[in-house]
Amino acid sequence: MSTARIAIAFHSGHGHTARQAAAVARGARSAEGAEVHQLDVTDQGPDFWDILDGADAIVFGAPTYMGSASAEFQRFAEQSATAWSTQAWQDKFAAGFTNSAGVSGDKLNTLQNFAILAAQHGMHWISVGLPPGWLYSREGSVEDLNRLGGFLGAMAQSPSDAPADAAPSEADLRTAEHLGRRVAETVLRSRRPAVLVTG
Ligand SMILES: Cc1cc2nc3c(=O)[nH]c(=O)nc-3n(C[C@H](O)[C@H](O)[C@H](O)COP(=O)(O)O)c2cc1C
Repeated sequence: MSTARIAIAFHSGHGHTARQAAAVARGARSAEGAEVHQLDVTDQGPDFWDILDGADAIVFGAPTYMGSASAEFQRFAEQSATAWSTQAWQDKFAAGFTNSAGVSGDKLNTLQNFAILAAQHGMHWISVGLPPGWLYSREGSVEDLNRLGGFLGAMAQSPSDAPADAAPSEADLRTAEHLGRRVAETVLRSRRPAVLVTG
């Protein structure tokens, strides 16, 4: 059976985005054949870069701070210039997630940071693949998958005064799980031999 090696490279200042990262990992693990590594970019063990270089997909995650990916994540992005110099991540899959206090909070900019980082490395970006929920329709509910309506990556919202064990919401965590599973399934599908149909 083929294996999908998924690395989740994330930062979380106060634990909220770490919960989103754990949800991405749960979703990825739910795909048969997935091997998942959660890597805190501020706690780089000896095999940190080897795991990233050996992954089939890297999912980037960070809180949105001042309208952009957190400085700690950005530091990791700059460190990845070493991998860039040998094109070590070329043709891997990539995806991203972010969490912030505002419903918008300029989260889209953070996801764009991630997509550009992936493009600089020559990676293939995987979108959320879900329709927008909640206020997109009068029938919507705050419990909807993709309630924040992101297409580029998984979005989550945590009230600025809520502890990390109370936020992000279950709906946002399920959205993150969906993204993790979609990434693993995309890697596994890419391994299947093409079927040649002849007339
Ligand atoms: C320095 C700083 C800047 C922030 N900037 C934003 C922002 O631009 N937009 C927003 O919606 N929330 C912003 N927030 C709120 C955080 O995104 C929010 O508290 C998030 O849940 C933090 O995630 P973490 O616990 O993983 O660090 C900011 C928080 C901090 C500490």
